[in-house]
Amino acid sequence: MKIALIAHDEKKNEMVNFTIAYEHFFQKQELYSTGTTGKRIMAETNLNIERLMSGPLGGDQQIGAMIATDDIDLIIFFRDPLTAQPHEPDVSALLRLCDVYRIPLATNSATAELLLKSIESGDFDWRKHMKK
Ligand SMILES: O=C(CO)COP(=O)(O)O
Repeated sequence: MKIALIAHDEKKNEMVNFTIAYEHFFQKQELYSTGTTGKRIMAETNLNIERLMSGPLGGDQQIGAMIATDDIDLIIFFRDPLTAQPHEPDVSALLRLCDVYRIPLATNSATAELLLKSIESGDFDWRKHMKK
């Protein structure tokens, strides 16, 4: 599965801890991230991630483009709802594209955990069938 991992600054520690906790799962996936999120995760796990630009410099838009070309299956995006982001339009555009293309999106660790457990039990195979 092609999975994008993104976290705003205040949520980066939580993302790192989440990827450590589920490293066994993420090792089996094809991972993408925005620049700084990926750098942090790779520094603290053994995961291999293809890093795009940093979010405020176009990384969110790059991941949005991957959604449009059917190159992302799932997004885990730990958003910070308490801090204004200079690139809020990019964030909104990314979330919008998830709905346009019906891409599963977790914006917090509780939802992300449920999605991962669901994938592990085979509930997400419908995406593979849709692509056939
Ligand atoms: O800003 C982000 C998402 O909107 C994340 O970008 P970084 O991973 O580069 O910090």
